[in-house]
Amino acid sequence: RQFHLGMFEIGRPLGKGKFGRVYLARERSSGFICALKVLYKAELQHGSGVEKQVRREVEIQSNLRHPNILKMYGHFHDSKRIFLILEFAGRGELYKHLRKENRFPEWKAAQYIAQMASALRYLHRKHVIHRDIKPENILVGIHGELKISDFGWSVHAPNHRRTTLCGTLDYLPPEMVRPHGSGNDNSYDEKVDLWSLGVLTYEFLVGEAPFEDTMVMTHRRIARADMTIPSFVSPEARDLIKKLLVLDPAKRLPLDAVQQHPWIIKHCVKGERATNREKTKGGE
Ligand SMILES: COc1cccc(-c2nc(Nc3cc(C)[nH]n3)cc3ccccc23)c1
Repeated sequence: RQFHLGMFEIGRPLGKGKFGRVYLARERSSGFICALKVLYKAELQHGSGVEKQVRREVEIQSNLRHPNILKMYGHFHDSKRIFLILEFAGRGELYKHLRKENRFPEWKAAQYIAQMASALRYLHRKHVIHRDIKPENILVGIHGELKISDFGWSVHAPNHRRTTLCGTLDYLPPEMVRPHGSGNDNSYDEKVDLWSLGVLTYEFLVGEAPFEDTMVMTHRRIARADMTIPSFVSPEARDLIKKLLVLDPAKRLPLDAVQQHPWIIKHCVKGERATNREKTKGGE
């Protein structure tokens, strides 16, 4: 389907991402509400990693369909700008909610992690690694559901990274922070997202990332999986974090086991106790 700017009424700016601005928009003929992400070509240095990242973001995200992955309906460009037509998530950025609440109660964190595990299972079945799972890249839908956004760093597995990383190291697994050729071919696969899921679980429950420190120390602590889990974290949640933050990618808890983990079941199997309650109440 061909899109162009005239098809849209541009609403209020929602905010600025790393490379562009995001506006609320309405498609004129249908009245459909979406979010329009505008990237200036001038800002995407030619031949740099960024241009390739945008191309990959469009190619990957356009073909994904999952309730916890932000949909990309299409894209178009004019002489100066690239426009991405994205699903509108009504409650905005997850990290703002996390900062405001400081940390999430265990039932909310468990439901969020269950949704992320479901989205990652979908991505991994399509051999897509996200590589950048962190609160800043997750939006919240109008019904409180999570939506993974920003596929700028996602790639097809397995992968050998060439573009240098910038921004926070907090979420990167050991196999991605280890220097080149240190006894490994620094290639990696989907299991990097399992590590990031562990970091996300920790950050939801504690309010800060497990290896947060100076750049040098973060590097070292990640490489040693050196973290402490505060005593207020429940034993079940602690168990899941420790089974995801494992140095050896092959030993990380796979996503189907994450979804069956006691901590997830305890908080997510909808209304199991409620239905029991119904039954006992009815049965009294
Ligand atoms: C830096 O702040 C930014 C940046 C980009 C978007 C928002 C934002 N986004 C959305 N929803 C979105 C965004 C996209 C691509 N789809 N749905 C909703 C919001 C609500 C309140 C404040 C802010 C919001 C903020």
